[in-house]
Amino acid sequence: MIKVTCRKLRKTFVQGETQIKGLDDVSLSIEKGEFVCLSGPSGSGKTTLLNALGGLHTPDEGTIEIDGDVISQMGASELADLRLRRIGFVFQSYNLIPVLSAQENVEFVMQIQGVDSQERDQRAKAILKEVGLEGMETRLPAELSGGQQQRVAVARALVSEPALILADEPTANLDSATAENLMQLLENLNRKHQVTLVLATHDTRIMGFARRQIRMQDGKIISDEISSGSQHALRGGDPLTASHQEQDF
Ligand SMILES: Nc1ncnc2c1ncn2[C@@H]1O[C@H](COP(=O)(O)OP(=O)(O)OP(=O)(O)O)[C@@H](O)[C@H]1O
Repeated sequence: MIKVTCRKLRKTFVQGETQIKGLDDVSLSIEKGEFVCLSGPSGSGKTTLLNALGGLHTPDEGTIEIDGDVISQMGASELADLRLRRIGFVFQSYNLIPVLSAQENVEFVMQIQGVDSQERDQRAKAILKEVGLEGMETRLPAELSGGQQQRVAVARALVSEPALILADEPTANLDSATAENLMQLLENLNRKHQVTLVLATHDTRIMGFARRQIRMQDGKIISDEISSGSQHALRGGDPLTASHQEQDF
């Protein structure tokens, strides 16, 4: 579980003579265990915000706190450790390593974390089964469809039990049934394990899964609402203590 607080974030991109406001005075607090959807037109700043939250880009101004730690004050290795152990990224482009099989891609992060090979094997197989890729463990990314590659990327993001998942258009290349399965998987992680989830999307099929809707435009937050009838987060519950073998992903 992770709480995220942003204060007065600004990020300006310079393109020749033009200055583009990627983030324009964005302040936001996301409580532990919330499920937040970021929406808004193309170019409104969703990816820029997700990248800033994950410490991938540094804003020009403002601060981001992850559980009270200001990430701009973290050293490179502390930040890398935060990303490795506590944040799961799911990007539009899958960023899979082309020479590694589906299972090896999923195991890669655990290998860096020092998880022993037997446990890596068990956990990778279990999560690949969960995302519907049982039997495809040995295939290379090029031997999988776009949707299947996306599921490998999701499995990789989830396997190390992150406390915060940042997802950028996670269903962009998925058919409806697969998108629905993926959202149920994420929703389950959020409800049962209180994983904080921030998801950017244009996909109206999946916006309803989130209990908080934040709309962006021109780098600003223009609305921030809790969905009606929501079972909004912050409903106590056990932290992420169970091992993967015990988890019902
Ligand atoms: N590296 C960059 N250099 C220049 N401009 C950039 C860069 N990254 C983003 N921008 C600009 O910043 C603005 C916000 O971009 P961002 O990718 O955050 O939008 P988005 O809401 O995620 O869009 P989409 O829904 O199309 O993914 C856009 O106008 C974009 O062109």
